[in-house]
Amino acid sequence: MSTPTITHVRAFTVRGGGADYHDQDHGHWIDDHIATPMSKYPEYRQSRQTFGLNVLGTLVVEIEASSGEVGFAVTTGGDIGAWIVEKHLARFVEGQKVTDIEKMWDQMFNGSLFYGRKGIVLNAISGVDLALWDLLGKVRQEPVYHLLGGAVRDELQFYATGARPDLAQQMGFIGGKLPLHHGPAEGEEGLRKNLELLADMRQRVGDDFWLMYDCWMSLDVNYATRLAQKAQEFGLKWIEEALPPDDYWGYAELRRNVPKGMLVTTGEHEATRWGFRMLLEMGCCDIIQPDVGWCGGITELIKISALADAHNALVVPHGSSVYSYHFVITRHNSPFAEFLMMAPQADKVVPMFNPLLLDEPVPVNGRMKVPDRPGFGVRLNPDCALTRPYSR
Ligand SMILES: C[C@H](O)[C@H](O)[C@@H](O)[C@@H](O)C(=O)O
Ligand SMILES: [Mg+2]
Repeated sequence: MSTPTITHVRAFTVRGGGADYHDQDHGHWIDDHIATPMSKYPEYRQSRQTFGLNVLGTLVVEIEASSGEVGFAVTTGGDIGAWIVEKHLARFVEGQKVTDIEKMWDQMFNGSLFYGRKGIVLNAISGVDLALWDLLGKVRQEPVYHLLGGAVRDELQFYATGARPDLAQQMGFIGGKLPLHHGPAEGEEGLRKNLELLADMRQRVGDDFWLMYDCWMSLDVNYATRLAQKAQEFGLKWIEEALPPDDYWGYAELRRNVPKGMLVTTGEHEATRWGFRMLLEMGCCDIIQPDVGWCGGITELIKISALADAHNALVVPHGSSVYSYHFVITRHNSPFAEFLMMAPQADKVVPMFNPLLLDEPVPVNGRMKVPDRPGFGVRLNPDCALTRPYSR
């Protein structure tokens, strides 16, 4: 039987949640005075949407095979991502065999190297790559995790990211990651508030439940060091993305500074095996957290994960719904996964990319068996209006 070839690549955009999960209505915990590199400007301190965190929107990539199957994937990227896919990357995919994912990835990456390397171009490449894996799974009638070598454990276990670790504990999650609300620009009072929140949550959850802080690139080495040292009293398990992604030197210093036993994590805004090689070889962190929709897709995450394994580092992908679930279940050095609590008050479990994906699995009691449906096992919600801004 001949191998199907790719006949069409199509790129769409959609607004309102979905893969651009920061694109939420007013009043959501994920946009409530969270510290960022923009917090030094008071006008941008209350809401990340004010400086455009949700400016991109969701990119939907659809890839159709000569045999009729259609693979798709969603990531953060919007119109810019759609342009890159339709005007540039599609030429490396249309006409190729559905199996030749490695070659297509290499051509997409090297063909865009003169303006890509990281950022939105890697988001677009990731979107195409994930759609290719979804398509291959549908052609082969296998879930993606089978194509990656199969499960190494029966089910996934999750920590929850959100404003209510106390509620996450009651829902069966293994830990709760809080967003940091105050950065250096808010001085000692802000630091005190950060510690007061952690102390309150520790008092609510008891001594054994993991508590972490996600600092979303907002700090400097001194502030992060002081926060970590003071947070040890409240059993902070890890301090996440304390510094801007390119400050490899700062992360290496922070990792030397934090109390013994406290973990340093980062990587959600890093991309490709080369970016993660820098983090690993410079001793920047204990856990890398690539987002599979931003780092280069599954094809690149396989390489990143092997590199991390050789460095005895854990790989806990940044929350990216089914795209990380199908990977994490297949890797020994990915013992747990992230679940972003997308309910506005973080008080109930709703699908991470809500409302965009039908059949999107969610943890029950903090655990999940990855569904055996072909590809990534999800469908686009027909009620979500797609726009194809650069149709060919
Ligand atoms: C909660 C954090 O501020 C981000 O919004 C979150 O998307 C990311 O950093 C994470 O690790 O989930
Ligand atoms: Mg994070």
